[in-house]
Amino acid sequence: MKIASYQMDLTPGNPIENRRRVQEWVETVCRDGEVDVLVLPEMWTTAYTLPTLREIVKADQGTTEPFLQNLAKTFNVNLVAGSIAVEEEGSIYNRSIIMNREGKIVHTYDKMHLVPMLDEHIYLEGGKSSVRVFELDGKKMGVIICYDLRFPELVRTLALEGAEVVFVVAEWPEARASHWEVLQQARAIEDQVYIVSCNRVGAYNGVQFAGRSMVINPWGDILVKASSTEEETIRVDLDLNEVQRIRKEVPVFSSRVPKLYKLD
Ligand SMILES: O=C(O)CCC(=O)C(=O)O
Repeated sequence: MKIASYQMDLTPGNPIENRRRVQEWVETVCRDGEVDVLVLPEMWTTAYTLPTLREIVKADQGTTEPFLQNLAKTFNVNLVAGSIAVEEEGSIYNRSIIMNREGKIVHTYDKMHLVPMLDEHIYLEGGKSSVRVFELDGKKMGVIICYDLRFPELVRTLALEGAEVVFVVAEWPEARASHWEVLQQARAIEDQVYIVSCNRVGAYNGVQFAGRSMVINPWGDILVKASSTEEETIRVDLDLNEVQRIRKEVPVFSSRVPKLYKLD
């Protein structure tokens, strides 16, 4: 499965400009070689312009989905289209959109964990549904958004549902870059899945973002890591047979004793 992930900088509060840049990137990446899945970062149309997000979303609502549909169909490519802010019944959600080659939305996920460090609860509503797997080209996968990475239950849920690849779309800050790296490796090792992440670079509102988008194999090895500051495209060809091979070698899933786990 050939994947390209776009570690991009964002123009805050300017969906038109960010879409233009994504369009340009998709044209380049698809021209430069075969690709099955394209990945974008968190909140890539607006960036984290939280205080003015409602107005921006109001003016822009409904434009990104047809834009993505056109890309998916024109380039015959699946999209893990990062996440975008959407308004529903007066609330703003941070929503990940997954689209197949036919331009059909096969999955959406609203970020369930709001970030206290960013006062997200003032501006956003947390998603109400659990994570679920989706299929692209017949392969099971999952997606989580940024802060979700800190909650091991999500990737475990996805792995138990059969996900072999989990995408992490993010705007993770440089200040906690060490957590970003270690937690991704931990999720890959404990759930024996590929982790493919897409973080932004650049700075906004005094926050420097960490970049370091990665691909980690189900053994926990970092196969590719982008730089901490530059826009970059990560390209990999994943061998999904590795997932079952590693699960046989270290059979974590058959060793589980869930009835002894004291979870809520
Ligand atoms: O968990 C963190 O340290 C960063 C989370 C974050 O910035 C986000 O979810 O947007």
